[in-house]
Amino acid sequence: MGKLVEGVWHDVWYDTKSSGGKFVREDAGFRSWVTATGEAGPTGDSGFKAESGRYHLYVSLACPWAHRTLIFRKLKGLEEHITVSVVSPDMLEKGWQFDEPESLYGFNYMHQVYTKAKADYTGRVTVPVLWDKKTETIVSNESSEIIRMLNSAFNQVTGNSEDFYPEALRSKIDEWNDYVYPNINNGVYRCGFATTQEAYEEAFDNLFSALDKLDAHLATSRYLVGDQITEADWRAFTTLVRFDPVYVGHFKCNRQQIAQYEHIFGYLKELYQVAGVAETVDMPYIKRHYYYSHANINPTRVVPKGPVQDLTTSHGRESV
Ligand SMILES: N[C@@H](CCC(=O)N[C@@H](CS)C(=O)NCC(=O)O)C(=O)O
Repeated sequence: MGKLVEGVWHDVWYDTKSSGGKFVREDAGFRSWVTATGEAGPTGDSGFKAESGRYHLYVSLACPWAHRTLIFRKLKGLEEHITVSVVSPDMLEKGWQFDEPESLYGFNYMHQVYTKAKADYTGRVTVPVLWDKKTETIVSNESSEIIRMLNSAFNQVTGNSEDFYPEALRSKIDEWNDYVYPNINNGVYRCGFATTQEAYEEAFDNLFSALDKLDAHLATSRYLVGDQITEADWRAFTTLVRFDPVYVGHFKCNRQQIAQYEHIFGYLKELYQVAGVAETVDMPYIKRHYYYSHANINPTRVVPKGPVQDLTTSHGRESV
C-alpha cells in the first residue's frame, strides 16, 4: 500500500494522524467521461467517444468500487466491447500488482498504468481505472462516474438501453447514494481503518444506524427507489455482499451480520440472483485480498474459513 508522489512510488499507509484517527478517502484524480458522441461530459476533456474495443477496465475483484463497474459491464452487455485486467488479490508494498504482466503494456504494477497516463502523477493508485487504448490515457478513476458512462454512453454500440439511472428517479437515487456512501460503503472502511477508539465507534454507530434505516425501508420497498432496480441498489450491493464474510470480522463491524437483518438479507439475495451478477462475485478472492493485504490489521494473514452463506436460496421479496 502506498502512493505516487510526482511519479515516484512511496510505500506509505493512510495518514490518519492529521484527521484524529479517522480514515478519509482521497478524491479521484482523472475525471473525464466517455460519451456517445465524444463531446466532453460533466467534467474533464472531450474526445472519448463510446466505441467497441477502445476501452479497458483495470479492476480488483475485491474492491467494492471496482465491483460496481464489473456489474454494469455485465448488465449492460459490454463484455465484448470493454476488455478487463484483474489485479492480484494481494496488494502489498508496491500497491496493486498483476500476477501475470497485464495485457496492454506488460506492466507488473498498477502504478505503472498511472504514470503511463501522467508521468508526474501524485496521488493514490486506486482501482477501478477506465483506460483509453486509443489515446493511451486514463479516462476516469472514479467508479460512480464510470458506472454512469457504462449505463448510457454505449447504448448505440450494444443496443442495450436498460437504464439504472432514469431521469425521473435521479433525485431519489442521488439521495440514497449520498446516504449509503459515507455511512455504509465507506462506513465499513471508516470502521476498519480507524486508528482511535473514538473514530472507530463513531463510524460503527453511523454504519449500524444506517443499516437499521435501510432494513426498515426495505420492509415496505422492494428496492431502494421504488419497484425497479437502480444504480443505488448496485452501489449498496457491493458492500452488503462483502459484509458477513469480511467486514464483520476484518473491519470490526460486528454488532450483527447482514444475515440477521430480515429485509436486507432477502434484498441482498435477490440482487445476487439477478442474471449475471453472481459471476461478478469471487468470494475466495475477496477474502484473500482483505485478510492478506492489510497486515497491520491482520498480521498473521490467516484467512477465516467462514461464514457459510448461501445467497442462492429463496429471497422471498416478491411479496414486498
Ligand atoms: N473514488 C474511487 C475510490 C476507489 C478506491 O478507493 N479503491 C480502493 C480499493 S477498494 C483502492 O484502490 N485503494 C488503494 C489505495 O487507496 O491506495 C472510486 O470510487 O472509484
